[in-house]
Amino acid sequence: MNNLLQGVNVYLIGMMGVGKTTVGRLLAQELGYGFVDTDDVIVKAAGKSINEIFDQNGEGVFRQLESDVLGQVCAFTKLTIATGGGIVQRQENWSYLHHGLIVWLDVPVEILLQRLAEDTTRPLLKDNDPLGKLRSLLETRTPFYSQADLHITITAEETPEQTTAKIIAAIPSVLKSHEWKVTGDS
Ligand SMILES: Nc1ncnc2c1ncn2[C@@H]1O[C@H](COP(=O)(O)OP(=O)(O)OP(=O)(O)O)[C@@H](O)[C@H]1O
Ligand SMILES: O=C(O)C1=C[C@@H](O)[C@@H](O)[C@H](O)C1
Ligand SMILES: [Mg+2]
Repeated sequence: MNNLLQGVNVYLIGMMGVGKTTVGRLLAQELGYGFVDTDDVIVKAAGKSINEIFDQNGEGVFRQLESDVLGQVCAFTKLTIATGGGIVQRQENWSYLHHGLIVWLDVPVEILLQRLAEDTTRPLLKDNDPLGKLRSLLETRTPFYSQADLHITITAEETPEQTTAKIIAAIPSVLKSHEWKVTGDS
């Protein structure tokens, strides 16, 4: 698989809680790739949590940091990159994402809510109606997520390991048709 990808980066996109960070780590191991999480890089660079950035600086500042980080990581190869859920909403980010293979992880919002029920680290979920908020974010973002090269739907019972295996099995189907033409043969 690593040979097939020839170092092309893999970007995981999708809603908060779909498992981009969890699956991204596993996928990187399987591919023999490095792993980068744009949220983690932002937190380390800013020296504060995502909640603190949203509260003290505003979402706009977070989104600019996100674009800056993405612009920097896309200069590297052999990376699996877990992105933030809202990265797809800025047009300029797509010019970076399209350097690599883009995988949309898609989980029903009811499952996302269960997974994140006890989690207070997602500022956009601090809402009186978190399920409604997830639905509305998904509606806004679906046209963007749909631009991914691969759409991986994940069921409630599926483990991160199974999702990782599904992605690896699906990658060859997109490589030959993609502009990197990494396979070289017919
Ligand atoms: N397949 C799975 N089954 C059950 N729980 C999962 C699965 N994948 C991830 N989780 C759990 O769901 C939560 C969110 O996962 P994770 O942080 O990987 O999502 P994310 O897509 O990176 O979210 P964000 O966009 O907010 O960074 C974590 O507690 C994780 O352990
Ligand atoms: O869906 C979103 O907009 C977000 C998802 C997380 O990954 C973080 O990037 C942040 O909490 C915002
Ligand atoms: Mg994450």
